[in-house]
Parts: sequence; structure tokens; C-alpha cells
Amino acid sequence: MNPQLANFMLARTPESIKHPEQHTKMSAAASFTLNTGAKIPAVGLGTWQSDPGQVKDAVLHALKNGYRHIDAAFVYGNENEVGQGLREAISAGIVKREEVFITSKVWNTFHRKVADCLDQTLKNLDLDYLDLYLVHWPVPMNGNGDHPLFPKHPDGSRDLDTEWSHVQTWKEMEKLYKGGKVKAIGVSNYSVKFLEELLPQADVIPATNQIENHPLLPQQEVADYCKEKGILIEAYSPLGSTGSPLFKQEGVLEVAKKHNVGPGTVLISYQVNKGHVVLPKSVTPARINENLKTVSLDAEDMAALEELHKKLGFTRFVDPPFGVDLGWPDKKQ
Ligand SMILES: NC(=O)C1=CN([C@@H]2O[C@H](COP(=O)(O)OP(=O)(O)OC[C@H]3O[C@@H](n4cnc5c(N)ncnc54)[C@H](OP(=O)(O)O)[C@@H]3O)[C@@H](O)[C@H]2O)C=CC1
Ligand SMILES: O=C[C@H](O)[C@@H](O)[C@@H](O)[C@H](O)C(=O)O
Repeated sequence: MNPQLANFMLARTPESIKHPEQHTKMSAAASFTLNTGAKIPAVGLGTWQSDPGQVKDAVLHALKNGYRHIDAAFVYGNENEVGQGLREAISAGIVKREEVFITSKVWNTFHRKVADCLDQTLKNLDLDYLDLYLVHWPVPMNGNGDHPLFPKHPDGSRDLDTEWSHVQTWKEMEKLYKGGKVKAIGVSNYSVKFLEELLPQADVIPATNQIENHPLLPQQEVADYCKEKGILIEAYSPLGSTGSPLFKQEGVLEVAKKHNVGPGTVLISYQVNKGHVVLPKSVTPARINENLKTVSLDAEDMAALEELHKKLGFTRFVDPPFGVDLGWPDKKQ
């Protein structure tokens, strides 16, 4: 067996799952192991739509209260403040840089110049390396269009770079990995279709695939495929994204009642129980604390949560209008 894969298979069960008696309130200590051998904390703080003016304090609060993993991206436009939160925590002696797992992502308009995007991100965050760098979407966009991040054609459709392929982007990511400024590289928003295009050409297997995941979109096909290839799933929008709509789902509330916890704890625990990293976003101190709590869900709880998409159908909360087939089975007519 490929050593990257063997390492991953051995170590992907978090300690808290191997020893459920230790699996009590805070999951900061729970971690998975990437196919590089590095540890990644199971719960990370999301920062998409965390406004400048709020996100520095959110990051600082999270680090003070046990988080050791922050999920950022160039396109979020707030990396500078994320970096300030991290720096304050380091200056205050709360954490050391090497104790925090920092992820960022190359934006679509930078697929031909990933090294430039990385350098800007490192400058924004005031760091000299990232723990994980992801291809945000497998959709190159025109880097010389009418907008630096969201270029459009006159008809309003997104201006894609159809002369460049996501596989070429990956070859550039591999160079960054070999250069040492990123300790691991991975992908995001890759369906099986895109992974099947990528893997035969890849010298480095992606460490992670960050995808939308929650009981209304378990994405079992790509999750199973990634498990087989040693690629760890990172679940984004675990609460249903903006306004946490999954908090109102009856099935989630029933499991929450059974365990005497909030619906967020159920949605976050659902991911950790599946062996996924989970990235809840909040800028609200009490919620940031709450989102670090997990409980052990039993087979009956997991089945009840899985029933939801069977009853209600798949729901995708993050679905940007790229105008290309991303290969998602739930989007097939
Ligand atoms: N790779 C990709 O393409 C994507 C990556 N991501 C990553 O995943 C992260 C999480 O996904 P995201 O879409 O932000 O959505 P989430 O599912 O994390 O939901 C965030 C929303 O839930 C609210 N919320 C958080 N915690 C609680 C709580 N305990 N009780 C009640 N409400 C709560 C937040 O409000 P408030 O902040 O006001 O407290 C916010 O409105 C992102 O921030 C980003 O880092 C997300 C989407 C796409
Ligand atoms: O990470 C968050 C999401 O991917 C977000 O960056 C995109 O959905 C973006 O708003 C878009 O419209 O393409």
C-alpha cells in the first residue's frame, strides 16, 4: 500500500472516537492525521463572511478558548484581520505559531499564478508558511478580466479561463509544496468527476477535499471515494451556512434533545463521527465556544440524521453561478 495512504488509514480515527469515554465536552484535542503525517484539529474556525471589524476578535477569542485551527481564504478579503487575531494570541503567549493549523485557498482568478496568490496570503496573514493550501474551486477564472476576483462577461456570466485546466493548477500547487511554504496541499469543491481527472496526473495526492457537508448533503459518493484514496474530507457549511438554517430541522432537534445539547453540537458531532474535519463559522463569542463541543452519536442518531435528506431531498446552500458542470450527483437532472 502507498505509504501516504497507509499512514492516513491508520491515523484517521480521532483519539476521542477511539476512546469514547474521553469524548466529553471539548473537542479541541481531537485531531485527524493527513496523508502527509501532519495532525489537523478536527474542529476549525470558519472565516467566510466574517466581517473585518469582527474577525480579529473572533480569531483571538477562538484561540483563547481552545481552537487550534483556522480556515481562511484569499477571496474572503479578511485575511489581514485573521492574521492580526493570530498575532495577538501569539504575542499574549496564548499559542505558538506551530500549535495552530492555518489553511488558506488560492482563488479562481489566480490559477495561472498560484505562487502570487500564496505570497499575498502569507503577507496578509503575516506568516511565512501555511499548514494547508487548497485549490478553492476547480474552475479557473480570467485573471485579466473586468474584476480581480469576480470577472464577468457583458451578459453577466462569470468570465472563466477555459484555456487553463485545474490539473495545470495542481501542478503549480505541487511546486509550492516542494518549495516548503505550504506544509500540505489539497483541493476544495472537487467531485469524483474532477478527482478522476486530477489523480492520474498528480505526483502529490491532495491531503484534503473541503466540500459542503451536513445531513441534507452528505455527499457520500465523493466522501467514500476520498476515503479510499486517503484524502480527508473537510466539511464546510456544517450548520447550513448563513443564518444556520439546519438549527430548525426537526430531526436535528430530536437528536439534540436526546443528548441534551444544542442543534449545533449535533451538526458538528455528525461530522466528527463520520471522520470529517468540520469548520463552523461564527463571530459570536458564545457560539464560538459552543461550536467546539461534541458528543458521541450512536448508530441510531446517525441514521436519524441521514434520514433527513432521504425525506427532504438534497439541499446545497453554497452554489455559485459558475456555469459549468461541477459533477455533483445532486445537480444532475
Ligand atoms: N471551500 C469553500 O468553498 C467554502 C468554505 N467554507 C468554509 O467553511 C466555513 C463554514 O461555513 P459557512 O458557510 O460559513 O457556514 P456555517 O454552516 O458555519 O454557518 C455559519 C452561520 O451560522 C451561525 N452560527 C454559528 N454558530 C452558531 C451557533 N452555535 N448558534 C447559532 N448560529 C450559529 C453564524 O452566525 P454568526 O457568525 O453571526 O455567529 C453564521 O450565520 C466558512 O466560514 C469557510 O471557512 C464555507 C463555504 C464554502
Ligand atoms: O468559500 C466560500 C465560497 O466558496 C465562496 O467563496 C464562493 O461561493 C464565492 O462567494 C462565489 O460566489 O464564488
